Amino acid sequence: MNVLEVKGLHKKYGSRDILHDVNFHVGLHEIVGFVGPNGTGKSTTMKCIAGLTEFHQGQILIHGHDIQKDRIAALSEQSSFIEGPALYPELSGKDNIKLFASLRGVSKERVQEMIDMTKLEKHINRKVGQYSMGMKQRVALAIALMSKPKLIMLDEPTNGLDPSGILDLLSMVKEITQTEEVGFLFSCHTLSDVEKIADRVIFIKDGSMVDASTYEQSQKISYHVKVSKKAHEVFTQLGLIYQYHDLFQAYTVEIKDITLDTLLSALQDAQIEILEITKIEQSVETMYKDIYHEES
Ligand SMILES: Nc1ncnc2c1ncn2[C@@H]1O[C@H](COP(=O)(O)OP(=O)(O)OP(=O)(O)O)[C@@H](O)[C@H]1O
Repeated sequence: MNVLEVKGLHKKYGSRDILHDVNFHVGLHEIVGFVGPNGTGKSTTMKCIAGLTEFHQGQILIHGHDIQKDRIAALSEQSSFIEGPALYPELSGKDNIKLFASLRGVSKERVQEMIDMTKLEKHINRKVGQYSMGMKQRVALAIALMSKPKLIMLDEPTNGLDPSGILDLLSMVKEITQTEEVGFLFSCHTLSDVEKIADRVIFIKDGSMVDASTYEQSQKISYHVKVSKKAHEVFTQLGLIYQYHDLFQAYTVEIKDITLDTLLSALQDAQIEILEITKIEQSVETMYKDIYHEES
């Protein structure tokens, strides 16, 4: 079962349409990166899912519970930190965690398990006000996880972290996704961070989802093709953009208007044997630039 399903979500602030027809899902043990420029509606979508703001149309199911029909059951299956972790700076890391644990009826054993999992033991008795941003994020993660939610949402979790803090947090999220019964939705502006951990990336543009699969199909796809002899003529006749790499005796070919089958049979007709063919995956950054027509 998916831990989150968002179907046809519409949201207005006043008379202004902010989200129109937002659709996506997050699976169990899956990390979904939520990407889009400032103001496209990522935080608003997350706030709708976290029950922090109303929406006007659509359906949100958290681990199968409808947030409108079965609000308490749905919201108790999720945990989120949107716009930074809200912690008590005068309390120690441990007291912050214990405070939330007592409010949620979480056992001492689970509290200790969370401290171990987020590698906080060494600093746990220091005041949170003296923590680095990375340590605050880890406390927030421990709090988010303690009641065993099926869905965790992180809004810009790497903001304000130094490179090693980012790597620590990302590897922790990756590990947690494998060991706990949970799925993550996280928004992030740093595309290289998204690429490091996301199993899947979803794009939002002007309050609507970009259908990445349709988008990919409509775009050029590049293949790495190793052939038995030079095939410049075949590629030129088909009007393809190609590059020959002497070192590998192979081509990079972009295909847009013709199908791969057309290319393969043209090579066959020219009695050129295909020794190897692999699709070159588009990076998140390339897709981002193509979708938003701007620098990432
Ligand atoms: N409380 C509010 N009242 C009115 N408009 C709002 C409110 N919150 C957000 N908006 C507007 O909704 C749009 C989407 O904002 P949102 O914060 O969801 O974008 P975002 O993609 O998360 O951007 P960022 O990456 O900057 O956080 C923006 O135009 C914003 O100005």
